[in-house]
Amino acid sequence: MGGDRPRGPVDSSRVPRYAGPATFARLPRLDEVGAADVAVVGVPFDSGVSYRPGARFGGNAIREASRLLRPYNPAQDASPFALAQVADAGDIAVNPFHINEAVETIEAAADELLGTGARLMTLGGDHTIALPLLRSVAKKHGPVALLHFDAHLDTWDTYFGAEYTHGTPFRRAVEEGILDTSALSHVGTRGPLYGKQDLTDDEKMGFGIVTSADVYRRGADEVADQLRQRIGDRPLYISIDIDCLDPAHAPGTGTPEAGGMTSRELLEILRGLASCNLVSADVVEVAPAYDHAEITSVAASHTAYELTTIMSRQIAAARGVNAGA
Ligand SMILES: N=C(N)NCCCC(=O)O
Ligand SMILES: [Zn+2]
Ligand SMILES: [Zn+2]
Repeated sequence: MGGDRPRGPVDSSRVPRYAGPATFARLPRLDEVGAADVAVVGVPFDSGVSYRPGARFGGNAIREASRLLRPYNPAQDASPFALAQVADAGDIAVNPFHINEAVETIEAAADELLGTGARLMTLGGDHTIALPLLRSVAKKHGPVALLHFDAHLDTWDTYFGAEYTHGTPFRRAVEEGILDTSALSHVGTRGPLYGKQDLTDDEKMGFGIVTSADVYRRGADEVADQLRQRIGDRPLYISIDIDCLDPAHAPGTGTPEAGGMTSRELLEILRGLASCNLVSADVVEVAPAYDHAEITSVAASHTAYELTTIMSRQIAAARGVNAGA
């Protein structure tokens, strides 16, 4: 930052990529570089789940799986870690026994990082964490456009009377007025619901739905074009529940649903959104205990790589640096 060249990842041709502690993409820690344009941060929290637990371990599993990422991203013709300082900010220490306190802690930690001027790339945790992250982003940017990749709507009201769960963050966010309701989309939606009313309620909140079957039928490029038009130049938050992918592409998750997108479709849609004003993003619901051969965490690490590339290119473009560096 500040005129200096960004410090990039450890050189895997000199230090074996499987050696040493895992940071995202082998990038420096935030405390090693002082400040970052994109802060990658883990949120080890899964006390909001309705089925299988384990997403508290997602962030570190994604970091481990990200050891194989290389510094040049040909799909976006960019070297994301040379264009901007991306650094691993470690984990937010959240209370696993008290959801309301955890939500407050996440919001405060996000406020602090966003306050330094960084954009956030959050790894791990269950979907509950999207609410405090959106609260924090909206304090900075006003109500944001939301692109939500998920098998589920996550606009349900309560579970067991609880307001903050992984099935309810986006209803809370709409109620709180922190989303721009003219640009809300779910992508990858599928699977059984509690009733038709789930869809009616969701539509009333302003969401449009691109089901996983729509992605299959229409193709990633057309879907990305349509989403880009809906989003325009609004500040955009992308929330990716890894269960948007088919269980074949992401078995390591808590509430798997058959008939999902491929990892290729997800990555291609994201690349098609490279011109959007992406202010922060999360990748949630990676539960490594159900994973095999790192299938899920590799998919999640590549997903976070595309998202950080989008952010880095935009930061560089705003500084007048050619993105194809
Ligand atoms: N956000 C995720 N992954 N799942 C929500 C599922 C809510 C339910 O059990 O009905
Ligand atoms: Zn889900
Ligand atoms: Zn979800």
